[in-house]
Amino acid sequence: MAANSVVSTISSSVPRNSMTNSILFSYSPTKLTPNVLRLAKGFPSLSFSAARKPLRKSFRVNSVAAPEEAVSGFDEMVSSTRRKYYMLGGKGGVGKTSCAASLAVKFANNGHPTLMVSTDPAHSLSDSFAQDLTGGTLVPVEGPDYPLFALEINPEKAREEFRNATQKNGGSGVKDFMDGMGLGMIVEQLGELKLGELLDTPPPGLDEAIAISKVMQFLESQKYNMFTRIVFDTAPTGHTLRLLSLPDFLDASIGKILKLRQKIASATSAIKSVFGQETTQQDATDKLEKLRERMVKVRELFRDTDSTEFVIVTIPTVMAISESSRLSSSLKKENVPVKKLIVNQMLPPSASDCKFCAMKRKDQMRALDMIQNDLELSSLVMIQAPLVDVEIRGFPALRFLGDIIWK
Ligand SMILES: Nc1ncnc2c1ncn2[C@@H]1O[C@H](COP(=O)(O)OP(=O)(O)OP(=O)(O)O)[C@@H](O)[C@H]1O
Repeated sequence: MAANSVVSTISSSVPRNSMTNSILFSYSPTKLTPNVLRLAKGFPSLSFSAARKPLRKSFRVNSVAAPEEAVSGFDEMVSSTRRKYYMLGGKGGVGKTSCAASLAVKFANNGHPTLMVSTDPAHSLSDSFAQDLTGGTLVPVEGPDYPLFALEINPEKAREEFRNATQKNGGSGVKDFMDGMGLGMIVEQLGELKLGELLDTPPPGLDEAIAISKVMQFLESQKYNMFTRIVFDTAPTGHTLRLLSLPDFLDASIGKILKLRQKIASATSAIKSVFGQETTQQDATDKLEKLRERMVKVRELFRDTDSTEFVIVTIPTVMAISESSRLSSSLKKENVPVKKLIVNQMLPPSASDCKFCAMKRKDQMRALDMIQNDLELSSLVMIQAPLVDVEIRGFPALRFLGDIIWK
């Protein structure tokens, strides 16, 4: 079958699936050459069905999708069996959770045991999947073909846990201990024991930094080995940015504390052994050292092009696009790999626009122009996701959205 005949067949009228407002086109894979497939996949509004049946495959032509829709390269995203991390970020309320959850569902339906992580204090993951996913542990998500688990980390709780661990035996605990020994002066002189202070008045983003490091801690355990795709529904733009620069800062703080510990260790070892505190102090040092290592891993992970991709989600408004442009620029500065931009909530094509829709559409077209002319955003692969007329909630809705976005 020639490539253009596939396209013309797809273009001609075929049955419409009323549930999904999409057109299904079935074909026998044996008749399709790689060229035909490539051409068909590049065809506007055409997507490759998630169903991977051996003898029959189907194309889905989404009538709701915008005509200039770009291809997100899902085949590339799904192909490697190596573990990959996807982080979705953007301004509040643009649809990060929906897009992230739809990606996680799509991975799980395409053979990848997937973990969906949220460190967002608002925790919309449970709402998105219409399932209680709270509790800070792995919860299985019902629906997909392959395992999909969710993990909601409460950032404030994570900070409290860390605070308890460091304050009891380390952090300002060191100072208390040294004070108790009449050696507080040494600590004062060596100075810079800022962790307690840091945790009392945390700078914005610290909670997320600790929450992500907690996720890393989980990921180190054997129970998590099965996951080949990890999808993060990240915090809103400002927080994400701060979080990206924080590991350096925290690494430095913890590094200082560890150095300080080494310096005071010799001065206090005799006293410590008398009071039997040697082990406790060692435990605290180990904990701090582990946290520092994890922070370094988080920072490296965010910057590793081979394993990580940051996807920016936006909506077609001037404000959201301006913010996305700033986000893209700061991600680049941090060497965070970002290739794709999802423009969510595009009005679907319509033959009969009301005045309101016509105005809105004009605005959205202007916003798309703005992206095309933006130095930061124009180089990204743009994926237009339509505003759908149902709430994106629960597994079937997420699968539906995923099949539109991730092609
Ligand atoms: N393409 C879409 N079509 C229709 N509704 C959508 C679409 N994308 C998102 N929504 C809806 O918009 C609302 C906000 O979406 P979502 O929670 O995914 O955004 P968010 O960016 O994660 O928000 P927050 O920053 O508050 O966590 C939800 O009610 C969701 O169902």
